[in-house]
Amino acid sequence: MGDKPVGSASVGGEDTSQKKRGGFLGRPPRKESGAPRATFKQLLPHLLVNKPLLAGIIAISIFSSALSLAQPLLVNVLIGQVEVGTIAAWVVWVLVGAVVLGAIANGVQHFLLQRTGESIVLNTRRRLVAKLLRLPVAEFDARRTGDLVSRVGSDTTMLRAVLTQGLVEAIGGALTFIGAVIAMIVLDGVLFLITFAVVVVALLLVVGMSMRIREASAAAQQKVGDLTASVERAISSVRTVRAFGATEREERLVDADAVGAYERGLDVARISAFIVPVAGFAMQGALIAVLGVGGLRVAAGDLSIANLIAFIMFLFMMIMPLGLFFGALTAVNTALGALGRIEEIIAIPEEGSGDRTEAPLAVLEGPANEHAAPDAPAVEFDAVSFHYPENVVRARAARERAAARLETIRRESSRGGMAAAMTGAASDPDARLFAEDGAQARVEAPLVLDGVSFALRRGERLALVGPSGSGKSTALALLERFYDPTGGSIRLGGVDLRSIDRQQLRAQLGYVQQDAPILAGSLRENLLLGRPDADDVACEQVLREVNLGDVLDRSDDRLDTQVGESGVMLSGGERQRLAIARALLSAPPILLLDESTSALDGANERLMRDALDKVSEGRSVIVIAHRLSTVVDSDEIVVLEHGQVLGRGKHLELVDTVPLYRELAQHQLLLPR
Ligand SMILES: Nc1ncnc2c1ncn2[C@@H]1O[C@H](COP(=O)(O)OP(=O)(O)OP(=O)(O)O)[C@@H](O)[C@H]1O
Repeated sequence: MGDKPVGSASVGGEDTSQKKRGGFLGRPPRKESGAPRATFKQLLPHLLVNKPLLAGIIAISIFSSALSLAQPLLVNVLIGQVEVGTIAAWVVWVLVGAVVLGAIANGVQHFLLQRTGESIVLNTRRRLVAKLLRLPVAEFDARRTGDLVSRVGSDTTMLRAVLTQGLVEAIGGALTFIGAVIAMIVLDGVLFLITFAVVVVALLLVVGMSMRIREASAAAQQKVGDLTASVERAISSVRTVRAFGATEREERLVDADAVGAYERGLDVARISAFIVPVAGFAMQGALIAVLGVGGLRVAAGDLSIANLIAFIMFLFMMIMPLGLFFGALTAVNTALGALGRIEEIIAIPEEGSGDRTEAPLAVLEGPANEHAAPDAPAVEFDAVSFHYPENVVRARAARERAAARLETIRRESSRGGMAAAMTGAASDPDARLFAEDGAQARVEAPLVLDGVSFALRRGERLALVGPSGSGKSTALALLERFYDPTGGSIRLGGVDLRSIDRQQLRAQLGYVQQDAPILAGSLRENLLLGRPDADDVACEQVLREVNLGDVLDRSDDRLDTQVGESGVMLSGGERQRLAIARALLSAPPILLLDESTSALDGANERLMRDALDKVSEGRSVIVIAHRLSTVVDSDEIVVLEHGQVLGRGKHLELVDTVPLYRELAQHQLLLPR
């Protein structure tokens, strides 16, 4: 069936028509409360994902409505025949046939609706995941992972409810409603007017209330996002949480979010609790009116009993679709709240879609464009300045405030004031672990790199050193084009990064992040992430290159040796060398290595140095070094502080000329004090 992603055309790049239409198809309008909303027009393409099937379902629905409408007429005929004492068998058989066929049609329709609903969820999930995985890195820095996960997992399921909880049945029901109204007018116009007045009053009340459901359910979904984010955070740092004895505190923080989701869910329940009795009241009120007035009219001889019974059956048929309509209204409003959160992500331009390339894209073949500019350095930073975008800085600041708050809670609770501390955490907005939507205050985005210049010549090794926060990792992030410089330029093989296709650029770079993630699974699975088609010989060779031959020989499983969740079965040094091996397997001409900050023991440190020497052969390498011992013999060392270059040169030159470097060297026992 039609599993084609809805609107997939816009997934591949920025859809300018969306921008022009702004509030409607562009970034959905955002309420003050922070919960985004979608419009029905945005919902429609999701529902129409498989038009032929939907048309079939509607046809079945209309068919079963016609069957229902026929039933009172047949009953009317039957009563007429009973009154004169001659019952024709065909009337009974047709009536039974209509009831049985109606039941079968209902079953088929139910299954098809569920199936269509599931495929809507599938399509939306595909579209959302395709978008999520292509968002700029800045979006991940500014958002909570758990909240993004909940948009894929939970918000998408809300779209299914629109179909399965009444929209299509309401369309079929509309036919029943109109047919019943006409039949009732024909049977007794006076009785109809009385009944209709009761129903219209109830209808107006319900429509008014259901508008509020949209807002309430968007807020509820937002809370579910908060909850998922908290759970994700607690689970991903479970070791730290255990080590600090913080399980109960984390549990309470998650619980505060769970209670928030519960309370918003109750808001929705309160509104629907009003709608349900109103619908019941419409039914009962109309029935009482019909019985009272109808009884009088039968007594007066203005209405036959057969017609009164048929009228009452039609009354039920008129009101039943209203129930479906109310259900559909609630489901649509709930879905619009969820869709707003989905469309908020879909509307974000993908990484690279905002690029303006003045020069034609450079073709990089072989090691960093060696044919195009053989004399150009492999990498060149030219007066590069950079500050993080404001929303990223704000998110980071919120995270830091939350961390500080958690620390306070930890301290207070260890002094016995846990209850008081936790109450404060739940009610203080700062305790939101990552207030992406709430905190809109302006923040300063300081310069993280300020006029940084250096060059890595081909085949050489350059080290970036400097105190924590001096901007070393940021420099590598710019080289990977996770962000672009706000001033100056970076060149690869003489070509400005902004005129290189991102995929091509990244294929030239092997990037080993600080504390690079190791996946649960085998050595082989981890290595193949770098190059899926690598054979066992290549895998083993690259492991030996980074001095992991021991790990390989340790067990008969060899490449199938399991490394445990996040590589816990390996030492810190082994984990980092495995990450380097993974990067090397794709044979990148340039290796970027953000050395782990965690201390390595002497043996591991020596293995790391050897590995670095081996992998540097025939490669251009930039190493961020936290331990000078690993980089003293680099071709060039660049010393950074507060985003500025304090000095560049070889180890001994820097010891003489840069006091900060001398201090670092003394501190790390490379020099006598
Ligand atoms: N994603 C981010 N969002 C906002 N600010 C950031 C982000 N990443 C880093 N910073 C800030 O930029 C500055 C430089 O950080 P960076 O991580 O580049 O330093 P570093 O020298 O690599 O530090 P370390 O040695 O501790 O890894 C710091 O002030 C840091 O707070």
